[in-house]
Amino acid sequence: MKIYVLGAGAIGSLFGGLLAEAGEDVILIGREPHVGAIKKKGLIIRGIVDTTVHVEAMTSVPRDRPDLIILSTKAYSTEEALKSAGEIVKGTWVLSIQNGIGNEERIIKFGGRAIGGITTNGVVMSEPGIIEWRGKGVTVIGLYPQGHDPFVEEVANTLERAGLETHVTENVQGWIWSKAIVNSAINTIGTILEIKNEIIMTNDYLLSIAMEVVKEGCKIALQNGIEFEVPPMELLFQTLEQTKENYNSMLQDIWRGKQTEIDYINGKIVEYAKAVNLDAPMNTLLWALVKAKEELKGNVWRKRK
Ligand SMILES: NC(=O)C1=CN([C@@H]2O[C@H](COP(=O)(O)OP(=O)(O)OC[C@H]3O[C@@H](n4cnc5c(N)ncnc54)[C@H](OP(=O)(O)O)[C@@H]3O)[C@@H](O)[C@H]2O)C=CC1
Ligand SMILES: CC(C)(CO)C(=O)C(=O)O
Repeated sequence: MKIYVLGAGAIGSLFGGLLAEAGEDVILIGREPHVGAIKKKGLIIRGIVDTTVHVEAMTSVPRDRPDLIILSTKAYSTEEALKSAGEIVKGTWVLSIQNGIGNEERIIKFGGRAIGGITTNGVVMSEPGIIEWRGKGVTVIGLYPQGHDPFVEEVANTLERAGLETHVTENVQGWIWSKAIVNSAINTIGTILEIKNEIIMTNDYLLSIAMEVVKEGCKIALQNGIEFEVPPMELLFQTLEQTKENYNSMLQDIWRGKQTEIDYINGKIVEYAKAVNLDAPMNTLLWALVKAKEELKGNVWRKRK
């Protein structure tokens, strides 16, 4: 299968690298100096596997049409990335493995055939050209927003052959919302307090806040016609248990002085609440606190003793 990975950072390079190693015709599309390092020495994957993959990498999107585009930018870069791909998106299958709500709508807006996805794999880029696959998770994909298509099965089988455990669902929208609701609680609380996920599970005040945030998100989703395959509350406890040692990705973005995906997680939940005349006080507050933290960029005077 001819595959372009659009936004080959941490997670995109893992997917693209493993697919290339399994014999698929892959091009990673990313930024310098990562692309240059891959061209020079290959893509080095460490952790769950230890391998060097010689895979094509470039900084702009080729003009010939692939069978599949895997979209793996941060959610705030989706629009610009799809724009940069231009005409080749039209009529082409595009699989999003991003977090947040709204990526698939934008694929459809640009004329792509959207496959939604969520993945619980954990990857970081330690240096240009080197990624660390720290958590072996699962990926769930499906025709967006619902339904079935034989091509989605083919993509899932291709990912499986590459060593990425993948399941197909007929309700991918439900999965995307479940994950976003869980992230709306864990990522914000973890970011505001700068704590590991474990503390949210073991501190009664924080756990009860997290549960209220999840309840608020569920109510908004249900009013918007979203049906869950896995109830977000169940996913909250499962995720906290499985990612105890993690500092969540939003907090890591703040520590690196980068933009976060808050507008596409809590921000979208607030937007969907407004659409059905509901209030979202907890999501609104958490959204604003993270926005403030983003703006301050850690530049806060701490009181000295
Ligand atoms: N890392 C992980 O373990 C997981 C990540 N996710 C989700 O996957 C998505 C990607 O995360 P992650 O891989 O960590 O993020 P990264 O920032 O590591 O990767 C995204 C890459 O895409 C690049 N990019 C953005 N726009 C373009 C463009 N137009 N053309 C080429 N490259 C572009 C970015 O460059 P620049 O920085 O210059 O914008 C960056 O290098 C997020 O939504 C995240 O929440 C989901 C599950 C696990
Ligand atoms: C599951 C969790 C909360 C793991 O930390 C995550 O998805 C993230 O950090 O963005």
